[in-house]
Amino acid sequence: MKQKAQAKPASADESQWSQDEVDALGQIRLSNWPEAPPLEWFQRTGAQQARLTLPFAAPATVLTPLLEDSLLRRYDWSLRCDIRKLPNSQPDLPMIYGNVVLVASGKGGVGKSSVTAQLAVALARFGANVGVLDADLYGPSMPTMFGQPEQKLVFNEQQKMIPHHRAGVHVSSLGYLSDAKDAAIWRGPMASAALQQLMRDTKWPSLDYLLVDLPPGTGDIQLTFAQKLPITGAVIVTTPQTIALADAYKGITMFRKVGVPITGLIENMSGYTCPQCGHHEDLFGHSGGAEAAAAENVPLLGQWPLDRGLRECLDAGQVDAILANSSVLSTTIENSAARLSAQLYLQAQDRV
Ligand SMILES: Nc1ncnc2c1ncn2[C@@H]1O[C@H](COP(=O)(O)OP(=O)(O)OP(=O)(O)O)[C@@H](O)[C@H]1O
Repeated sequence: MKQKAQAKPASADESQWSQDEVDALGQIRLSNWPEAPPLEWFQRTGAQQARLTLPFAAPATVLTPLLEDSLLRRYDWSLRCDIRKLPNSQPDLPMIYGNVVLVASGKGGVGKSSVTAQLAVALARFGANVGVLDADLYGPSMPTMFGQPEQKLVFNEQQKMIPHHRAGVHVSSLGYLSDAKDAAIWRGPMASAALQQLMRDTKWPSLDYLLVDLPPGTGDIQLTFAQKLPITGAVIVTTPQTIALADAYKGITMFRKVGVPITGLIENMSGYTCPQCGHHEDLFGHSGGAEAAAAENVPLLGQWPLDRGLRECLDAGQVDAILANSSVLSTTIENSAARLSAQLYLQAQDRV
């Protein structure tokens, strides 16, 4: 991206940067952005005020390099996220879902639903409008994680389902429909049709991001979903374990075949540190996901440890409890969400 210099002498009007400030802004590097940010992302909004406007969701900590710069820290900086709707795999369909991100795993039980829920809450905490479509028809777990397992969806007059709103996230799930128990016996085309219908027949509010928790595997259901719906990117979740990695590779290959960009990979259950004695154990191996990401040239969005608190909160329906308190795990999750949104935007630049 080109830097459009908008410099004036130091005493010029309050909407302009001085040449020294332009030079300083050119040296700034934002977390999760690989190059010098375009100058138009920085605005002066008053004598002492300045703003960073990003086209993707980000936490306030993204301002840190500006607050630490010897020249630029004289401004009172604020952050605005003006989240762009990015090109997707179905340019002919209306852009009604925001940026749709498939969360997939080749193997079951690696924490795909947990990761989806935590990323969604983190993006919502950054100020984005976020939806989750729980398409995991063999084990829809969002109703439990979001704490509303018994609450059914309400239909509006147009027979559209109104998603539940919890922890800042709009959630639709087969688990909220009364016949959800039947879902486990759906196969092939019937399952694909049901999932597409769930996505289309939910009355989503205006969304910036819609995260889709896919069923595990790389079969017809996942393929049809990727081909028929407007997808912006995909996240692969795996453990570092060899058998999970083999399936993660299959997922990467599948999405590449149908032209869905892989936005990143999350290595989950990446080691356990005993909170009592501090002993660390790599229960499922060490850094297998990170190595797979490097081998496939896929961005590594994070390595999340096994954490008893995370499991307990999700089982208890307290999906936002981990992110509500500052901890190593909450920072790890926030970093992954910030990397995901920045990476989605960066990838889309290659397609415009
Ligand atoms: N990092 C973690 N630390 C501790 N527990 C975790 C972690 N990630 C997931 N879990 C737990 O592991 C179990 C499986 O997680 P989850 O349901 O998210 O996996 P999944 O890949 O979506 O499974 P499925 O194949 O059924 O779709 C859950 O009980 C969840 O709370």
